[in-house]
Parts: sequence; C-alpha cells; structure tokens
Amino acid sequence: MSDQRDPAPYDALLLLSFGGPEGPDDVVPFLENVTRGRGIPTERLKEVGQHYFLFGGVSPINDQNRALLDALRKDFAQAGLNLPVYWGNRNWAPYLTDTLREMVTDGRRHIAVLTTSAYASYSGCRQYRENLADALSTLEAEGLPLPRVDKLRHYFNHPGFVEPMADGVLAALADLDESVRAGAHLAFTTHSIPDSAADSSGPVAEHGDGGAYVKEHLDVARVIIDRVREATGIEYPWRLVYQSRSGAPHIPWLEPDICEHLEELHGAGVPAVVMAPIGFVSDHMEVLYDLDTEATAKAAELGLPVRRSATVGDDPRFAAAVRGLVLERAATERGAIVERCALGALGASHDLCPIGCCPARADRPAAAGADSPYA
Ligand SMILES: CC1=C(CCC(=O)O)c2cc3nc(cc4[nH]c(cc5[nH]c(cc1n2)c(C)c5CCC(=O)O)c(CCC(=O)O)c4C)C(CCC(=O)O)=C3C
Ligand SMILES: [Fe+2]
Repeated sequence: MSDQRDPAPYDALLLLSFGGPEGPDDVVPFLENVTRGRGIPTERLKEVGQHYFLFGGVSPINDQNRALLDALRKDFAQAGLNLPVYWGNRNWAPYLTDTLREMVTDGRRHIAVLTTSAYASYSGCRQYRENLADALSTLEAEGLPLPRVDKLRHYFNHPGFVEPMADGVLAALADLDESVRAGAHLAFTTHSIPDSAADSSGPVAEHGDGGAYVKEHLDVARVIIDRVREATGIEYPWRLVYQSRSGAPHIPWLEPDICEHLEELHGAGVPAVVMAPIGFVSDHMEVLYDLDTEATAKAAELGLPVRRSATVGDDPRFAAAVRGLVLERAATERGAIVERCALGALGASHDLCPIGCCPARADRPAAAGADSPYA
C-alpha cells in the first residue's frame, strides 16, 4: 500500500480548462481564439456570441473553475496532501502558457494535469495536449527549463464524477410533479461532435468502430440508470442525445439534437423529461443556453414538463476523486501497483494516450502522450 499523501514525483497540479469571456468586450476576441483555423461558419459564431451577450458577456465557466480550485485546495489540505494547484485555460486568461511559465518560475518540474473534460475525443483530449505542446515550445524558445507534464486519465467513469450526477438525476426526478414522474424519460446529453471525430475518438485498438466518445457516454448513462432503478424501483426509458452542434450543415455530426428529441418524445405521449448533461463537468454556457434556455423554451412551447439535472461542478466527491487520480498516477509513476477505481463496463481509462489516439485534422505535436516530442 502506498502512502496516501505522497504526490511524488509530482510537485504541482494544473487545472487546465477551456476559458471563457468575463465581460462584453471579451466575447469576440474569445470566439476568435476558439475558432482560429476551425472553419466554423460566421453565422454560427454570431449566434454563439449572442448566447454570451444574453448573459452579460460573461461565461459561467471561470467562476466554476475558481470554485473547483477552492474545492481542490480544501480537499488536499484536509487530506494532508501538500501539492500546489494552478489554473490555466486554452482560450482565455489565465492562459495556459502564462500559467506554465509561472509554474516553472516557481520551480515546478513535474506537473500532473487535470482537464475539465471527462471523455475521450479530439476536442476533449488531444486538443488540450496540442495546447500543452504549444505552451512547452514557447517556454523552450524563452530558454526556460521544461517541466514534464502528465495528463491524468479520463475520469468519465470515476465514482466521484458519476455518483454526484446520479444524485442530480434523482433530485430532478423528485422535482417533477408526481402525476408525471413515473412516466418520465431521461435524456442524457453531451456535446455533439462530427461523426468523423466520434468514429476516431480514443484508442481505436480498444474501441474499434464508432470510437470511444459515444461508448463512454453510454456506459455512464447505464450506470446512472442502474443507480436510479436501485433508488426508485423504476427502470426509466432513456436515450443519449446531443446538443451544441456547430459546423456546416452538410457535415454529419452526432444526432439527434435534444430539441428534436423533446419533440419526438412529446409526439409519442411521454409526459415529462429529465435532461442530464453528463458530457459537461460544470454548468458551461452550453448547459445554460442550449439546455436551460433553448431546450427549456422548446419544452414550454410543447407543454412538456422538463427538469435539468445538476452537473458535478465543485462537488466535494469530485475534488476527492481528483486527489485520488493524482495519487494513483503518482504511485504508478513510482512503479507501484495501484487500484484504479471505475464504474461501468469499460474499466479505468489509459494513463498515456497511445499513438493515433483521437487523430487531429492536421499534423500537430501533442504533449503528454506516447507521441509527445517532449519527455
Ligand atoms: C466535445 C466538446 C467539449 C467538451 C470537452 C471540453 O470541455 O473541452 C466542448 C467544450 C466547450 N466548448 C466551449 C465553447 C465553444 N466550443 C466551440 C466549438 C466546438 N466545440 C466542440 C466540441 C466540444 N466543446 C466542437 C467539435 C466545436 C466545433 C469547432 C471545433 O471543431 O473545434 C465554440 C465555437 C462556436 C460554436 O461552434 O459553438 C465555442 C464558443 C466551452 C466554453 C463554454 C463556456 O463558455 O461556458 C466548452 C467548455
Ligand atoms: Fe466546444
């Protein structure tokens, strides 16, 4: 049994997130950062800009990350784990490169990285690894010592991620009127991605046709359905559906969209729906706009009662799970054999993305994987 407080070889944890605007003037430059070289239609960008302006130009994601940082620091302190926690983003301040520079200047040399993205996919994994490689190359050009960065495994099936979501679904069901509750459907939602990105997601050797992204979400949905059945005695009908599609209409993305799904359920006489955004770690703009605003308005128009279940956010069980992931990886790096907890059928995800995992459209270096040009 390894020491439950020994983070060696790690000397810091980096919380790596997406970033978001903090006021109206930030919205357009933020969207430019996000979409550089991605070929998203201008119409879609204007529309997404409007979603942000509707909320005063402020993305909820930054305060959610600040809350998660507090939760992590509190959890580490209570557990006697002495490991400083930093925060950097891909698309807005505090920028990843600036945070990594600060970490190196503070003497950090072996960094564990937690991304606010739980599942495998280009957008949820390799793109973060590409940004890590870009940041390392900037530090290298500045003549700074390079830290080693290790990305923690995907935690979609970690109990500290799934259990708070299962509780959230139970709470949302309990909030429905009794007259419709027993007939309700559960709609698990996640970010739509291009079919091509879904098919090539994760290590293909492990997941084969269809890729890891959809399989991982289905596995989480089944665990939650089981928990809900244990708690209520009801096996609720469910489906995995998608939201937040962008990209040109002629390119196939994962479907159906949540709004279409609500229409279909309503047409079939379903009396109520719980929308469970299992693809999101906190209440991102996609949750606040695409579900709480758009899909909720669609449901109101149909006269269909809906509830949206909570995301994990800064739940103390999630903070404890992050501590577990750091200690698990630290022990692995020290050569110890460790228990890797995971719910569902897929088992714990890999530590190191193998070559060809979530291939990109362009040949770009990515750090923290088997194909990393860095140590
Ligand atoms: C899988 C996935 C996650 C989950 C993994 C993770 O969390 O990283 C995620 C997260 C997020 N996506 C976010 C915002 C945006 N994503 C966009 C565009 C895109 N996302 C994609 C996928 C994903 N995105 C894809 C395939 C595109 C098309 C362009 C491309 O191929 O790259 C665009 C451009 C406009 C639009 O098209 O919507 C914006 C503004 C925010 C911040 C929200 C906030 O402010 O709270 C967060 C957390
Ligand atoms: Fe996105």
